[in-house]
Amino acid sequence: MAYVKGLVESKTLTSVPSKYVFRGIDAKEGISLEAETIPTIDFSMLTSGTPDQRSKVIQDIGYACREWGFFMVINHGVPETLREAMIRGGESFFNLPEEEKREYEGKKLFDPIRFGTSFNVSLDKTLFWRDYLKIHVHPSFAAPHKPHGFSKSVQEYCKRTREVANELLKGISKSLGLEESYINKRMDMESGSQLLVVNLYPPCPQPDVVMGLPPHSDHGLLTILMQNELGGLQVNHNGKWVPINPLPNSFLVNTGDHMEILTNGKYKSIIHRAMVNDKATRISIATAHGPPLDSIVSPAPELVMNSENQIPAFRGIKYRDYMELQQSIELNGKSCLDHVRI
Ligand SMILES: O=C(O)CCC(=O)C(=O)O
Ligand SMILES: [Fe+2]
Repeated sequence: MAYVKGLVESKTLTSVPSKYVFRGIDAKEGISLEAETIPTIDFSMLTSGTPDQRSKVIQDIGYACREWGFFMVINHGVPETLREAMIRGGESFFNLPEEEKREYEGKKLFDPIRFGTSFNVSLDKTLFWRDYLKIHVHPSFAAPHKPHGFSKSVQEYCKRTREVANELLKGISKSLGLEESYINKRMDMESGSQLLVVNLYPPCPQPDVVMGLPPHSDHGLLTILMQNELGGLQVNHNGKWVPINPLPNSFLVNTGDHMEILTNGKYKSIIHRAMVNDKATRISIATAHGPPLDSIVSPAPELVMNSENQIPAFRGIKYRDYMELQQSIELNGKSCLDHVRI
């Protein structure tokens, strides 16, 4: 398997190999020209605000989930040093000799640690300009033993982001008119699955003809994302691509397909894509938070009851099977979710 990083470093590339070229897509088309900004959520108001501040931020979360499915979280309490250690550690992992990384060249979706490129090389018609490291970090923890110290950072980072996700899920439950612990209990988040994804997007000589990641939605309930100093993420909002420029030290959070299933479509997953640049390597780190892999998720009865026609919009599906389904079809918008739509 050829990796993008190896390709970029093997010779002076002036153009992109044809298998990476997205035909018929103009990366500059459909970009929002309005100065739109995603909502910002002050996390500290959720955990230590006055009752008034807390109800205000719960309203903000409701608005962000309803209108965007994507928001920026500030004052989350995860130390900047830990975030930097993750970016540095991720970068050092990709800088390991090829044969050391190939130890993790995974074949199967649920291998604890998987190093790869594109999304599903055997299926992707056009390859994506990204290499990845994916690690299942919860409920069982795994991490590569190299680079030195990375495993410790991964463990701490994943614990902290899990705490942030669980607090946000409390706020989301409240914003839906449910009891604060509703989603955490129903989804058994204490044993929930957490997947860490480190994305590496090397510089590209023709950034406008490739995709780092094509338009897609994430499979879990929530994804928490951070990046190095380079932008590239775009969110589809009302049919336009909105480029995202996060504040320093903030997290980006988006609702995934399982949030859409659970809330019976009240909060929808959001389509986003990652673009690349010709200057430097972009790194992003995502943690996907979902229920235990063997739990079957279907729309919450309370939310079906208060929906317009009181009919479940999705059939129940095991989270594990959903992830397998996403891996077995082309990564393309919300096509996976369409398979479970009633
Ligand atoms: O690199 C990014 O900003 C987006 C990554 C992403 O969408 C993903 O890992 O699912
Ligand atoms: Fe994503």
